[in-house]
Amino acid sequence: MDYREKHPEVTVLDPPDAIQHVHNRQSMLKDVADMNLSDCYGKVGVPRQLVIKKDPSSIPDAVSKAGLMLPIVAKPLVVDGSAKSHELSLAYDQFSLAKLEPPLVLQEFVNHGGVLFKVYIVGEAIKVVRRFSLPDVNKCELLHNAGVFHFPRVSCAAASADDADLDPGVAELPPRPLLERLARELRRRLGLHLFNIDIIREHGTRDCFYVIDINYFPGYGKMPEYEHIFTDFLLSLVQGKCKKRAANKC
Ligand SMILES: Nc1ncnc2c1ncn2[C@@H]1O[C@H](COP(=O)(O)OP(=O)(O)OP(=O)(O)O)[C@@H](O)[C@H]1O
Ligand SMILES: [Mg+2]
Repeated sequence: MDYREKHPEVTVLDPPDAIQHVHNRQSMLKDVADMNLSDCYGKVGVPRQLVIKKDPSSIPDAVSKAGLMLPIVAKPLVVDGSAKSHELSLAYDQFSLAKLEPPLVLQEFVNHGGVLFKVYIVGEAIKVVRRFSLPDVNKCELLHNAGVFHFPRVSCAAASADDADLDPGVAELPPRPLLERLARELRRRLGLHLFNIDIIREHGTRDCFYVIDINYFPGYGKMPEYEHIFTDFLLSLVQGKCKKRAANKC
């Protein structure tokens, strides 16, 4: 804030406090939940979730009180760029939940056919790619498995699924108008221009989507045509600034 006031000539693309907001997995999805996006193209929500700040022994009770269904994904509450903050756990039974290490966000695992959509946003531009993701957990597996399984950063190992031979119902990209509306609303609510959204389609549905993650300034190298998109974005900022200056002189 101080810097901005002292240097009005500098363009601040995305303010630090808005970036901080998406470093916490509780606040990052709040805007998606508040938005309650539902139209003729589909519905976008967030998985049911619970925040546990401390005391792992309280988790089994807290989960059953909140009515969260197993299996449950546990994610570190704060994303700080470290490998540890991207380590996930999948808990198959209620009692193993007491082995987790808070502070955490616990989320219902949503079956999505093992495919996830990464939506890259650069200002008004949107690009979507398919990535392989965690496979579905069926009822039989849930009955016969117990314990907590730990995963290192899943997205680093995940391959592109853009050219894979997939079930069309799983592979079909989310409808463009729905993504445009989601991106526009999120840009406004988060006050950010450069981020991506991880979105999954509930398996067996056509139009029921969940946002599971929002990342600030993701690895844009994996975004198709990012060179042109970035250049256009930066040019549009300069042009916007010139227009403003010209208007102020009048
Ligand atoms: N609620 C959920 N239901 C089903 N799968 C999930 C859920 N949450 C996470 N996953 C799976 O775990 C992966 C990693 O989750 P998430 O993106 O929240 O973690 P992350 O550490 O922030 O990842 P990234 O490396 O993308 O920053 C997802 O790509 C997806 O495969
Ligand atoms: Mg992710």
